[in-house]
Amino acid sequence: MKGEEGGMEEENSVTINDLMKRMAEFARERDWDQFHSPRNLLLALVGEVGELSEIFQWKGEVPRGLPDWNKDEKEHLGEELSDVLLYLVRLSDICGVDLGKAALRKLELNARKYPVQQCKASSKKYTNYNNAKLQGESLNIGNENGNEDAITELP
Ligand SMILES: Nc1ccn([C@H]2C[C@H](O)[C@@H](COP(=O)(O)OP(=O)(O)OP(=O)(O)O)O2)c(=O)n1
Repeated sequence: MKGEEGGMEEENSVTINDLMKRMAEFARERDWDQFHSPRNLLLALVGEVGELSEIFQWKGEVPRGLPDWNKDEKEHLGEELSDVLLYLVRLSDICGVDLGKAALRKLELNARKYPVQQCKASSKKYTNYNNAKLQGESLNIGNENGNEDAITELP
């Protein structure tokens, strides 16, 4: 079924866990676990982000849904998006991070950092809001290490 934003919403859709298992199997079968270290996977991920960027390079802004792209171009895009996703999933797994859980938690943090009434129709960063500093402090967002680890209220 086509989603409102042009995305796909299918029953029995692929889960992050499915992809994680498939990548683990792919590596194990090839005796590639030895190469799938955090640093190697991160570099591979960045490389694939570069390949993805290349697809859009010099094209200028393109309309949502890419109506002018042909089948081959869209297929190529799907491949590069998949490479990024697969390396991201694998990197998370190898680092012992539950990516699905982490992403849900981050969505919750984002929602609290960007209250609808303050940011509706504005793309400004949260630091531009009047009480942004207070919000950051109460959430412990951006601690001295520049990360958000200190947030304790969320699972
Ligand atoms: N050591 C590796 C090498 C590849 N892959 C998997 C994950 C990616 O989905 C894909 C990447 O393969 P390539 O390095 O051949 O890159 P591309 O598919 O982008 O090919 P090309 O660089 O020719 O565009 O294969 C992997 O898991 N571990």
